[in-house]
Amino acid sequence: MPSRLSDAFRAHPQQQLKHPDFTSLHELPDSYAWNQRDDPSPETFATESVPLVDLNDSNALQVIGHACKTWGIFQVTNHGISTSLLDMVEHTCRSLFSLPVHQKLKAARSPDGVSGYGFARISSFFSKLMWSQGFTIVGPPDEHFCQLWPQDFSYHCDVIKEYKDEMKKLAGRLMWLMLGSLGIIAKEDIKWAGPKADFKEASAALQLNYYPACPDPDRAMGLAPHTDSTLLTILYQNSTSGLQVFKEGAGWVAVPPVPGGLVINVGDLMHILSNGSYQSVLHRAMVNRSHHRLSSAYLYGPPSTVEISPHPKLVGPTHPPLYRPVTWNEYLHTKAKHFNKALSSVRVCVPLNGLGDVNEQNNSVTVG
Ligand SMILES: C=C1C[C@]23C[C@H]1CC[C@H]2[C@@]12CCC[C@@](C)(C(=O)O1)[C@H]2[C@@H]3C(=O)O
Ligand SMILES: O=C(O)CCC(=O)C(=O)O
Ligand SMILES: [Fe+2]
Repeated sequence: MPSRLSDAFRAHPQQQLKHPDFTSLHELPDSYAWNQRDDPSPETFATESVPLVDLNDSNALQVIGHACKTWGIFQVTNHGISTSLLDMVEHTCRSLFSLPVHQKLKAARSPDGVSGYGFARISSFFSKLMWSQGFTIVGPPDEHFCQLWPQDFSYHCDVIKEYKDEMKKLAGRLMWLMLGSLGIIAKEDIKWAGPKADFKEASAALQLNYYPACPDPDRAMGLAPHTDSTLLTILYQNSTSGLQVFKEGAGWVAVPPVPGGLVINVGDLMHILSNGSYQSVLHRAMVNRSHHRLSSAYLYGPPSTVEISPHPKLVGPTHPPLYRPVTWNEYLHTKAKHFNKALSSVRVCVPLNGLGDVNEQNNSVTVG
């Protein structure tokens, strides 16, 4: 069993797709045309909106707990990440994705690797291509960045390193808020949080996403519906909207950018840890006719070999554990193989009523 996050995909190499130059496409090629006719626009139908939490508020813990149970997503303000750092990350993203394709391909992700430029891992589960480009960073970005920017790579490396450090601190804080709401409050409750309870050994990946302006946005898909395999994800989206989440009873709901705000997703591992109490949220990114969109997702999980299982405090005679223990690496393997069936494949018993996995309802097509 591999021991580092960067080894997670050795056994499941990604199929190689041709990298388009989006700037030269003035019509949507058929390979990018998704069938969304059954899919009403969220602006027209949604009556609910994703909860917004001020982290300085005294009731933040309760609001977060409720949001995780009912939505699996919330936005936060007063999170302590400075606007200037977010601007710098946005600038690095913009600078990266505006490089010519041949330059970006110098930092291409290898088929069995995790870091670098390329299509989202989930691309192979869909018969149509996504209108986006991605850059995944696991570990130090230096090796790839010096290929991209031979001159000023150290500036961009510093920005990403600082961002990852800040995100790690915020993720640790959010972990205790999310767990606290479930009654998991003592540092002994989560041994892998370490002696200082600061989740020092946690692993993470940074996913930079770029969604170019699209000539036919209603038929295109920026990033197909998926849940993140993480404990939690911290998403920064620039001022262009595009993120949507699926909520039972409400359908697809837009998550509008909040100035200076960050979006927090519950991931599959948190769903497991909470014994099904918190929902991992099904989400997707749509594209826009006139605006480019940028986002950066900090995908946060346990040290890659730590087993995550339903927390003992949430398990009892009337609440049997719903999932078997699984490491993040093992789960990433499972996800690379089974995609939206990954959660049910680690489930130990299927209750007769309730707790269906919302992420099994998306319209993915398995190819190959
Ligand atoms: C640590 C992670 C988490 C990954 C895989 C690996 C690196 C890149 C992440 C994403 C980012 C884009 C959506 C997703 C679904 C994808 O295709 O790649 C994510 C996936 C997951 O959450 O499963
Ligand atoms: O761009 C977005 O809004 C979503 C990105 C995302 O879901 C991801 O990177 O996992
Ligand atoms: Fe995601």
